[in-house]
Amino acid sequence: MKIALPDQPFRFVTENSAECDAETAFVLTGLNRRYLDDAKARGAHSIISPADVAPLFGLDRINVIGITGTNGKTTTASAIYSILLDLGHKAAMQGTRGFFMNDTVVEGKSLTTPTLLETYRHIYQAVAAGCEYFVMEVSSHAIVQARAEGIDFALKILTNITQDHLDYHETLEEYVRVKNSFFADEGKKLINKDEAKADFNIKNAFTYGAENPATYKVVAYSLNDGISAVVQHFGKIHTFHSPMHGFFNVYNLTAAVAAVHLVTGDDLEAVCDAVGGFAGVSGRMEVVSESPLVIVDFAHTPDGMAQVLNALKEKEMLVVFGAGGDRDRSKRPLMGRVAENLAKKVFVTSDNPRSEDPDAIIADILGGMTYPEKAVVEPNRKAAIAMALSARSGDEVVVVLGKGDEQYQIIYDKQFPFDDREVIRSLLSEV
Ligand SMILES: CC(=O)N[C@H]1[C@@H](OP(=O)(O)OP(=O)(O)OC[C@H]2O[C@@H](n3ccc(=O)[nH]c3=O)[C@H](O)[C@@H]2O)O[C@H](CO)[C@@H](O)[C@@H]1O[C@H](C)C(=O)N[C@@H](C)C(=O)N[C@H](CCC(=O)O)C(=O)O
Ligand SMILES: Nc1ncnc2c1ncn2[C@@H]1O[C@H](COP(=O)(O)OP(=O)(O)OP(=O)(O)O)[C@@H](O)[C@H]1O
Ligand SMILES: N[C@H](CCC[C@H](N)C(=O)O)C(=O)O
Ligand SMILES: [Mg+2]
Repeated sequence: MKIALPDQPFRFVTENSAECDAETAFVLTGLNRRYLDDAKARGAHSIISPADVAPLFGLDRINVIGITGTNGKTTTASAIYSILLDLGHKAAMQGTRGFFMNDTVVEGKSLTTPTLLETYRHIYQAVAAGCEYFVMEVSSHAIVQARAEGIDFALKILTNITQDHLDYHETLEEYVRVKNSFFADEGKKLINKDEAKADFNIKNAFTYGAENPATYKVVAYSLNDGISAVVQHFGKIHTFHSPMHGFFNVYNLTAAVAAVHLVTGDDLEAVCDAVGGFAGVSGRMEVVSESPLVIVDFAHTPDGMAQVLNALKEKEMLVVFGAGGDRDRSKRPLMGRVAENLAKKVFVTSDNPRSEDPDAIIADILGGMTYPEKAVVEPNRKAAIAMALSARSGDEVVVVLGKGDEQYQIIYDKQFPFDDREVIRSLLSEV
């Protein structure tokens, strides 16, 4: 993508050598270095670095908050964005669900962290719209591929490190190393102190947590009727309330409170008061039907599934889930085991099979179960959801995991309209 920039010796910048010409400068990144000769051969106006172009996009005129971690990035980013807007700040947010500015959707879903120049372009738009803050999710792929190069973060946040994406990073050790490498510099950072795998530069480090001593420490909480949490900060006590559910959201919300407090310097009491206005993210712990109780959640990792199912463990659960194709194979048996251990009945189905055989993905999931014969196997996701809904009785809850607010099912390279929430609503209306 060529981006026009006014008042420069060149007219455009690009990160793709194929787009280079006499009026287009090539921004040399960690990812496109191998195309440098191609850019020169095509007569690129000049070769420039991300640091050279960052000020041209206004990166030095906005506070960028970057969030990484296996789970909770979108939720924490959305909570920060919501609290900032509630407190009267102008803010933008970029992540798995798209690009948002001052409460409007500017662009829909793309990558969790887009390419370097796409992020720069979003920041440029945010600066032009008068935003003081730009909240962005930083995936592990983005860290390896330096998609956030040249950004001087006002704050970096670590939610947690469990297992995902080993198809890309190959070993858990490497994945953990990549996540932690984001926190090796001396910049301001906010770390989940209860994450034992966190390893960070202690300079300018702030922490949050519920179990270990932390700068923002949850000293008491209640999960009855939403979340209430008491946070201790330098000896003072502050309380927030939220309509959200699940202990894991105590972490996401505490991180958001601490982050907003750290970047704005606003009164912590006012920050806590603004938490209640955040209702949560579409497709995460979303109650699709109250009676019967049916919940949709985006859990697509072993830990995500454990967190969600533990949050609902007062109830007997019928759990419908699969695992994405062309993604970490080694998480599949672990997901099978989590479901088997926590659910009353498990329905194993397809998620986004992509180029893989759905039966083979299901076999990987069943491979982690002690009693695979007890699971219901139905590769057709709609049929599996229907089976769970008709098998449900009494107070049991149906929990449909993995796709959250996704609106498509990806089979090979085609996207077929599929929204778990709509499927559930239509099945319930047929009864
Ligand atoms: C595995 C992976 O992450 N691949 C990403 C990677 O692809 P690649 O290395 O094959 O790219 P490439 O075509 O060689 O291009 C690399 C660079 O060289 C440049 N180029 C390319 C060709 C050329 O002739 N000249 C040239 O200069 C390109 O403009 C680009 O800047 O770089 C591309 C450009 O930045 C990404 O679009 C692509 O993401 C693919 C589409 C993808 O599906 N990525 C997923 C797995 C991903 O990134 N997911 C994460 C995590 C999700 C989460 O857990 O939330 C995400 O952030 O979304
Ligand atoms: N703090 C947390 N710890 C563990 N699991 C969590 C946490 N927050 C959310 N989850 C689980 O992970 C799922 C995804 O949450 P969210 O979208 O916020 O994460 P994410 O890190 O942005 O994921 P992705 O990398 O896929 O974009 C939720 O639906 C929930 O099941
Ligand atoms: N950001 C995650 C989302 C996974 C969602 C799940 N439905 C799947 O397709 O595996 C990924 O791309 O790995
Ligand atoms: Mg996300």
